[in-house]
Amino acid sequence: MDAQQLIEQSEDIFKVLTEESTQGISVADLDGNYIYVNPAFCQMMGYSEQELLQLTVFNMKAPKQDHSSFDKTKNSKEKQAVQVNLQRKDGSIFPSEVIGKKINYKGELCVLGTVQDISDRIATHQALAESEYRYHSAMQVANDGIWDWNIKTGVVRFDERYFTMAGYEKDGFAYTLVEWQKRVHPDDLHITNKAMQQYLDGKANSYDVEFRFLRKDQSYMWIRSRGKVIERDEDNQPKRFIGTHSDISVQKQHEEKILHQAHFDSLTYLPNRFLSLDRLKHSCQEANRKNELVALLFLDLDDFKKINDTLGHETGDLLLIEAANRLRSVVRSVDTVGRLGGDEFVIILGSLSNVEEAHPIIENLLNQFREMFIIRGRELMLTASVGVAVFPNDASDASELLRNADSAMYDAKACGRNTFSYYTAQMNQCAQRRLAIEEQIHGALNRQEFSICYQAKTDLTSGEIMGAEALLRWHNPVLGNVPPDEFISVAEQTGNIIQLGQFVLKQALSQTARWHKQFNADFQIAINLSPRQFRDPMLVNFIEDSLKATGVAADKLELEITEGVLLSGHNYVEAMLTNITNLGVQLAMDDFGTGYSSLSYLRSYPFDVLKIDRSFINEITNSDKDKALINAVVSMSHALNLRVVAEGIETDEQCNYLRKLGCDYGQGYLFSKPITADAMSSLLEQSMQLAQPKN
Ligand SMILES: Nc1nc2c(ncn2[C@@H]2O[C@@H]3COP(=O)(O)O[C@H]4[C@@H](O)[C@H](n5cnc6c(=O)[nH]c(N)nc65)O[C@@H]4COP(=O)(O)O[C@H]3[C@H]2O)c(=O)[nH]1
Repeated sequence: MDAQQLIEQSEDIFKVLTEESTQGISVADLDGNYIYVNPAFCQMMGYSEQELLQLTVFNMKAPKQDHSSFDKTKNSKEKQAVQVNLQRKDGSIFPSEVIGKKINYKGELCVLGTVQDISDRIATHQALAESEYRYHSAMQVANDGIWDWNIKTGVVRFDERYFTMAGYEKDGFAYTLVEWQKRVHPDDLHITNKAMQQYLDGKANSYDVEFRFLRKDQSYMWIRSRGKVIERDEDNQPKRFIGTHSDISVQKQHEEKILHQAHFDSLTYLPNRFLSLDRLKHSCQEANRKNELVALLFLDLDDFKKINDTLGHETGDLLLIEAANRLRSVVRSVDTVGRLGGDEFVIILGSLSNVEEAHPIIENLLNQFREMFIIRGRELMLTASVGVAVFPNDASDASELLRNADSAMYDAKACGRNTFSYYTAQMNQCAQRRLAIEEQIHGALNRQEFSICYQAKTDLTSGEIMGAEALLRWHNPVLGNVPPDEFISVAEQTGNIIQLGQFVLKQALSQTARWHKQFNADFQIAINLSPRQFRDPMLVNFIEDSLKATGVAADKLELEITEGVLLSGHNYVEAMLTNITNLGVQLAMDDFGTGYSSLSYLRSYPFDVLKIDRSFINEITNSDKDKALINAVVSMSHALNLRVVAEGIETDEQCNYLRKLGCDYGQGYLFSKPITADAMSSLLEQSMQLAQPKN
């Protein structure tokens, strides 16, 4: 093959290769005039081959582009690569990478150019740069610090943010894992290391852990650390581990606050019912394991409700806070004092080897309540009743233990308050009976299980029956005869007392109307009113309507109330008492001597009668103290224009003493027990016959 043939052949090869190439290829003479362009270049620039062959490489460049590269290429043996913006025929501009090389083309020195549209590459770079920028901005805004740990070298790099968030300066900060670990709170280090190891070992899908981290000022901040292995070695072992530290202290504070609110009482800061019972459960489980005992003390403040009602809720709250502080001060550090709600507290004494160990703590506890409470400069006496039940002796689990300690507390209250009672199985029976009463009282009135008894009231001077007290009786097929001392408090609690009270009033007034016609028009009927009935806005209307319906004169009705009604201090009580007396109905203060026995009540409210409680009458002939007291009460009552009734007279001796003292009326087994209406009718008949002059 001669030289010409060789040239032609190489031209053919060049043409075939360039025609098929997807890259733009051109050949220009040393002045820049195109002498060859391939189809890809034509397409790239938007010109036809003929058009391009009329143009120069300089015509392809976008305005303001550097033209020196062409000269550099033609003067150099090396290929030259430049990035330059080219302009298509339609005026649009695109970035390109042009590689120029001086070549021999068809016997002449020319410049071969390969052109590549790099719009996509540039766009990708830009997107990457933008995303990095966004990432860094986000990190800064998010307050996150970045760490980058080379597991192989052990070096950890931290970004600027990492230092500032914990108050450190970059200098003097050791860039190792060990140094980082020194700053993790000792209590959190184990879980942090474990989370990291599990992730690196492939046992966990992600590394995400929260821990406390030491700030430069020695306080701890809460950190959430998340990370990802981004590089592995040939053995697929983690090589580079990067992640972020986020400051979650504020979030943690909120979480802790919410958690605290869910577990602690907001007034006294003691564990609430939920947490107390949870701790009790754990104490019982531990006692089971260790063969130990747990004593549960159920404490209820005596008469707290009265104090709350009389002195206001704010004083009540301060009193509860002070009571809680006193309770805290007597227990051991391992014990729990919790508030179940209202004025009920529990004290969990765990790890006891015998019951006696609880005794000094209980004594101490009650002693705390023997000292006056000083609230807003006012001295208040507050006592407590404590029920004690022991696990596992008295109960097989925490909830039974709580129930039994509660029953024991009721017993302590019944024993005169300010004392404690250990749980006995019998108490459980009492609690069960109370439950049964609650169950049975529902609907009992409709089932006609209630009736009324009457106990005569005698004029101590004339010996005549001047009236009677109506006393409610309940016979239930399941429970038998239930005494009022048992069911009245339940009826008060359940609200049944409203209907029961109306029943007594109606029945007793109808019966009185009959006795008025039959025997004595002056006969007076006394009826008990419970505190709860005063909350019934219809009470006064009901009394008025019942008097009208039966025709009984208002002054023949006497309503007996206890101090409990007055202690609440509510305005509506005073208004109601005034309305009742405005009807002409008589008011009696019942059970005088058992509660506060406040004389001021007798002056402030429109009472007509005072009833001395039978507990004083019992001892009247033996105790000089009781004698002196009754003496004073009778004189004082007369001075206040009140008539006096002595309750529970059982002996002639008591009766004679009271008569001599000038006590007006008497009531008690000596004269008559509470009896049915029919029996009362017979008694009245007898009494009338006795009073009639014998012929
Ligand atoms: N040991 C002894 N006891 C005597 C003697 N004389 C009377 N009693 C008892 O003393 C209680 C007097 O009634 P209370 O102080 O009003 O005390 C009453 C009253 O507070 C309440 N109660 C009874 N009936 C009603 C009622 O209809 N409504 C309301 N709200 N309470 C009632 O239940 C309490 C107890 O009533 P009862 O069991 O009927 O008990 C009665 C009566 O049976 C005596 O000489 N010796």
